[in-house]
Amino acid sequence: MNAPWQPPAGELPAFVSSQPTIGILIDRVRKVYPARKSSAEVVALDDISLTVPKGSILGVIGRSGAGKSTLIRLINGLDKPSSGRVIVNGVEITALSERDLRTARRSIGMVFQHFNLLSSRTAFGNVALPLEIAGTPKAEIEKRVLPLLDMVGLADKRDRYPAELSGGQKQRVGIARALATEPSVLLSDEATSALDPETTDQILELLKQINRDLHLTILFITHEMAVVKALADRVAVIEGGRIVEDGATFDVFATPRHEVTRRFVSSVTGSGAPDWLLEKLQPQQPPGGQAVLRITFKGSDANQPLLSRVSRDLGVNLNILSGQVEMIAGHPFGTLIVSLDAAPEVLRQVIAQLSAGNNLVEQLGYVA
Ligand SMILES: Nc1ncnc2c1ncn2[C@@H]1O[C@H](COP(=O)(O)OP(=O)(O)OP(=O)(O)O)[C@@H](O)[C@H]1O
Repeated sequence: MNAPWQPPAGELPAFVSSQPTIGILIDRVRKVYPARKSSAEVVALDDISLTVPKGSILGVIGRSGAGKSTLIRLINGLDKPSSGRVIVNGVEITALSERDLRTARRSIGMVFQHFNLLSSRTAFGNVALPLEIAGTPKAEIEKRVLPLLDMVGLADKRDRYPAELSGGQKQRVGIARALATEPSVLLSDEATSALDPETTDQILELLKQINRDLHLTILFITHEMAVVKALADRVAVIEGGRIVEDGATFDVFATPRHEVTRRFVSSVTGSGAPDWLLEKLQPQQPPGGQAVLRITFKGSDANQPLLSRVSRDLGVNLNILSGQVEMIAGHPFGTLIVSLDAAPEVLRQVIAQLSAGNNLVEQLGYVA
């Protein structure tokens, strides 16, 4: 996959504002919260640059306090950066007056973790609210809201109040409301964090369908790599207010470079060694000990019978200790941890053969 277009270093040229292929451009954004009496200043975002191509889905993942919510608030104009610019579909959000911001926000839909529905309004009333605020005529509101409720699978719940809906149904109302003003960009703030795993999958599927059908640009923030895996075309990892790694989702999963990314990735791919193995691992070979290797298969190689070939060619027994194969961004991705008893020279040959193609082989240590 090609790298997304990046603005050249230095001053942002005027043509950027009219780049037709960019949904969201975050250009060297910094956000500093000033010191208070009892607390020092906080650099919440430190020189962040990101590009989200139109119609694509970017996942921003980070631990608590990394700066995710701050980033979302700067994109929808609820807060201003200390420096840098945010451009959404050619409009420089960071340069707008309050009045113009209110209009610009209609092109930016927001989905929240806790749904933020009005309890006194029905599903219909909640979805209609942004249109009422925008002054849309009543007949037009009805014409827009009903297809949206239909799209999110809630046509039969139009007269239900939030208290009568499940968490997943409330989030569906939240998504329909976010789409009411026909935005070109959707921002999602931990949209599935309050939902159970099955409902999470359904909501992620709905967001994917909306992205496909409406060609909507989506930027979501999360602290869960499973959500990134299911939804994102590209991922940016944020830590301490900085983007420490970004790239196509498969590439970041297959070759995580930063320690924080590795931890996120191993939480969902099983590429981390199981606890029982970590407890037994030793850096030096004990008498009669076996070497432990982790093999990461990427792309089509994940399906090849590589282990039996190596075992046959080099006359070694490979014991599988843990592993799994799954699909990430449409590509097979597998991790296997094996142990083997082999002389150093044979071990070198095993590693060389297993590393053929696009595989990554790491020696984790030894077990007795
Ligand atoms: N209004 C504020 N005033 C001062 N500091 C703030 C303010 N809002 C956020 N911060 C600080 O900025 C940093 C980033 O916070 P932010 O809420 O963006 O993180 P986050 O990644 O969204 O975390 P979480 O996942 O816990 O919501 C934190 O150190 C936080 O304490």
